[in-house]
Amino acid sequence: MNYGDLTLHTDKYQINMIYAHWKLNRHNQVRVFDAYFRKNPFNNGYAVFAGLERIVHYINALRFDEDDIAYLREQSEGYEEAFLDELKRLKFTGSLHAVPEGTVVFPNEPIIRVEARIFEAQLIETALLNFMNYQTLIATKASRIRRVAPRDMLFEFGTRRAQEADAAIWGSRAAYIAGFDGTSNMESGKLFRIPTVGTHAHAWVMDFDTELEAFEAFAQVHPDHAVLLVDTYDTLKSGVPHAIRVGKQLEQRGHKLKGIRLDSGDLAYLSIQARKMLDEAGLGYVTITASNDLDENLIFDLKAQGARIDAWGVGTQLITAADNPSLGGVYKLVARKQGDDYVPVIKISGNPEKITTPGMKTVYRIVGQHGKAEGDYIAFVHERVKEAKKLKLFDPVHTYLQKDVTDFEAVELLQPVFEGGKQVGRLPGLDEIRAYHNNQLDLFWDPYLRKMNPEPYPVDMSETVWNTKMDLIAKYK
Ligand SMILES: Nc1ncnc2c1ncn2[C@@H]1O[C@H](COP(=O)(O)OP(=O)(O)OP(=O)(O)O)[C@@H](O)[C@H]1O
Ligand SMILES: O=P(O)(O)OC[C@H]1O[C@H](OP(=O)(O)OP(=O)(O)O)[C@H](O)[C@@H]1O
Ligand SMILES: O=C(O)c1cccnc1
Repeated sequence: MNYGDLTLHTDKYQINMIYAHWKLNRHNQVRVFDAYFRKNPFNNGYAVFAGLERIVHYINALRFDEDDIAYLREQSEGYEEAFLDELKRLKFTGSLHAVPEGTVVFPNEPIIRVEARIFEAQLIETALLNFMNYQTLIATKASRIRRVAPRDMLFEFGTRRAQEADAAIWGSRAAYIAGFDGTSNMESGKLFRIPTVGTHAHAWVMDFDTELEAFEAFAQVHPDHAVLLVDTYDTLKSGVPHAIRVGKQLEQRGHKLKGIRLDSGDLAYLSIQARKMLDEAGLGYVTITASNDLDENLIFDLKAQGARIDAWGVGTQLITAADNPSLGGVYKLVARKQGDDYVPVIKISGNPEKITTPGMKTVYRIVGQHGKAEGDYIAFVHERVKEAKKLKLFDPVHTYLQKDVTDFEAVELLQPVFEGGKQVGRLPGLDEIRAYHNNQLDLFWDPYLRKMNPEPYPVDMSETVWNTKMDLIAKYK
């Protein structure tokens, strides 16, 4: 699979920093960075992590070729030739840990951790965040849509309205991870083996003298796959009756009309009426698809109105995450390696939420006796959390909110993806990721997952991490 050459897909300040590190001979020093986000998108209670596959391909392909070097040579910064030689030799030699794609994740916990020479770790920040932020955003939006229509078919129709090709292609993959059933984008279907679906456009109907001729012609060519768009002229007076006529003709030829699609008007009323008409004509098997600027709120509302819709085509609102168009994931330096030690570092802010959590950390999901998650627990990598008999979970801001947990399983979320520059194992297939994502959702009580005003899920830290953070805050005050 060709993901394109993205080595220069970075911000200039990264190149300027690594140049300065190199000039000062600090570029081989090892640093640790955490990637995380601070706030769930869409006021949701959780996010669905996606983007790792592209990050892995990007890192594996990281090479400055002659064209890249020639371009850097043109820059007014006057990068020295010896630095450009260093870049020519660059490949990723560090380690990267990440939660698997499809993991349900929460604000302020590391979801990717990079340990590498500052030269490499700094360079990859921009692309890594770009992939993580967009794909996680779309997977989260798709997950919200899936939750309001747990048993219906969901199709991603957004390509024409997406922020260009990459967004359409990787967005449809992210939607599939979070439970969509198919996409209209053929490139995405080919690249990722996502099921592809398609009806027809208004242009098909408008290209014939009559709607009936248009339907008959389409059904002739696609006798078992035709989903007829019934709203070009008048849905109930013309579109549905013509679709029924064609459905009956198909039956006589031993075929079945697959469905109709509604794309305007009152989707609740029209779907109820259309269902009645189809059923009365003996076409109970013909499905009803709806589209028209749908999102989770409209779908929820339409279902509450009794809409008889089997499949939802969702485009613009999903692929552009229209009501929350970016995820603010960040990549922060958390430790400097000195000898075998990791020296924690901190970024102070007037806004307590923006103060970073220092040190070489990992994150555990604490699963209690009912098989439900009690909270996530951030600890230093050397802390023995899995073996602990008792853990104190306390809110890092309101520390009086605390509880002791016993009888738990601590599941480490950050998994090795690269060690010493080499990819560890294979990436899971998309269907494996979808199944894993479904199992993830089962870990959480409903109040954490609900669409409106979800209960905040606890993301806590060990006392050692908390004390280290407080000590560093005191030091810089
Ligand atoms: N029963 C309903 N309740 C709430 N919203 C609905 C309902 N039916 C449709 N909608 C939504 O209302 C919005 C406007 O739809 P409507 O068909 O009136 O306008 P339109 O898209 O401009 O139609 P047209 O293509 O005929 O110009 C769409 O987002 C649609 O999904
Ligand atoms: O509404 P969205 O959620 O973005 O879903 C995609 C939309 O794209 C198509 O409309 P368009 O008017 O582009 O083409 P058409 O003539 O085929 O309806 C389709 O009919 C949907 O309405
Ligand atoms: O197949 C469809 O009906 C479709 C595909 C893309 C956009 N709108 C509709």
